[in-house]
Amino acid sequence: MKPLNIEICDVTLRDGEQTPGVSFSCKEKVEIATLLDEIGIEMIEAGFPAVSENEKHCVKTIANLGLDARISGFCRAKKPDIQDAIDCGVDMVSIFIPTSELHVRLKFKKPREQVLEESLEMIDYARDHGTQVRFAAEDASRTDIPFLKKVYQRAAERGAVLLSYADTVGCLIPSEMHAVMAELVSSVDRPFCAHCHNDMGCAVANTLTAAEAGAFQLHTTVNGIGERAGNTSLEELLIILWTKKGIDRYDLSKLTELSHLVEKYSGIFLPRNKPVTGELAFSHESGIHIAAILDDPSAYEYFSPDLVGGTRHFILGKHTGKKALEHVVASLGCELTEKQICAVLDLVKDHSEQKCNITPEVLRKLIRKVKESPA
Ligand SMILES: CC(=O)SCCNC(=O)CCNC(=O)[C@H](O)C(C)(C)COP(=O)(O)OP(=O)(O)OC[C@H]1O[C@@H](n2cnc3c(N)ncnc32)[C@H](O)[C@@H]1OP(=O)(O)O
Ligand SMILES: O=C(O)CCC(=O)C(=O)O
Repeated sequence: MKPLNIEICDVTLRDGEQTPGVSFSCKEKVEIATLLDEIGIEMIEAGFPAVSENEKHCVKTIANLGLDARISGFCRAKKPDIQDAIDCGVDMVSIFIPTSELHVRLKFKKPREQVLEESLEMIDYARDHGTQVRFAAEDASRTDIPFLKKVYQRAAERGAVLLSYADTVGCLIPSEMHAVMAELVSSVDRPFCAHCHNDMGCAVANTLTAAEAGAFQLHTTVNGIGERAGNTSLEELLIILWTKKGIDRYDLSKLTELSHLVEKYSGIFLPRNKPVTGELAFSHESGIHIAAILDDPSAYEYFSPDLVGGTRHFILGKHTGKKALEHVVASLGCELTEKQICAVLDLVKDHSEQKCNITPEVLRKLIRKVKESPA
């Protein structure tokens, strides 16, 4: 398979922050941007400057951090929005327009052609002020292809350096994404961005497929936060790029720290079994699994927790086996006979079946009980 030519644009600080109820402080945005930069993310969408004075201040602060990542500001196709972003000193403005009949009808009381013409003038405006332009088609996935091609062709002619295809309502499945992205990439000579939402749970798969079809810039958010069901999860996409595509230039060891930071600052709690960074991502209870993992973790872990800065946990419960229990008991510094191990194991299973968590304290109590009982 052809190696992928891609870069990541993380939009946690813009689309991620559009998650209902989420608002990052400037300090929080700076911390998140700094970690994204340390991981090696090539572009960071720092915010939507026209939202508020505070937002402008945050975007400007991030643009002035001197990060390696290019910084972009999100804008409607309106001069004041673009001027706000330019005033922040961003490397690039991301100008978006809706392109589907539905969106244009709802938002503008004029024909699509006219909306497009007026928006193209905004590309000139930004470029005249020395700023690069990423031109985004909102609701592209529900836009008829002939009009969409015209939008991208015209934006490319006017000097947009990146063209964004947004699956705004997450309505695509991977085969559809592949077909449309391949067609766009072969008809317009400019790098494409894939911006996917997760309404049907396909955001990561669609983004990967878009890359396989030739998209260059892949949009992500940390923990997949974002409007409604969110966006493409950064940590899930990066692990796929590492394991399947040989892309090893990102520092994945910081992913768990970043994920937990965004969890804390967003207040959007991770599902315990969230891939890559969830509490259970490297937790094992089944006796058969742990018995094998003690010899070689790759038996039940496709990638190591060390790779992503995570930790392996052995959980005791109903499904525990003798080898797992012996290992945990030894790690507590206790020594038990074979008979005592079997007795503790029975108690562990019994307690777990009564929905009691086997914490180290509980385990110590069970061990004491067995040791004190007459042989
Ligand atoms: C798919 C996406 O994620 S798009 C980004 C969505 N993000 C957000 O909306 C979050 C930030 N938004 C905000 O803070 C506010 O909505 C603001 C500051 C942008 C605008 O606020 P207001 O001026 O009060 O406008 P309001 O939100 O009520 O309506 C949106 C206006 O933007 C216009 N608009 C929407 N998209 C675009 C666009 N791409 N280009 C130009 N104008 C647009 C609408 O037509 C409407 O215009 P109108 O006020 O003349 O009717
Ligand atoms: O394509 C983009 O850059 C973003 C547009 C967007 O946020 C969306 O349509 O969901």
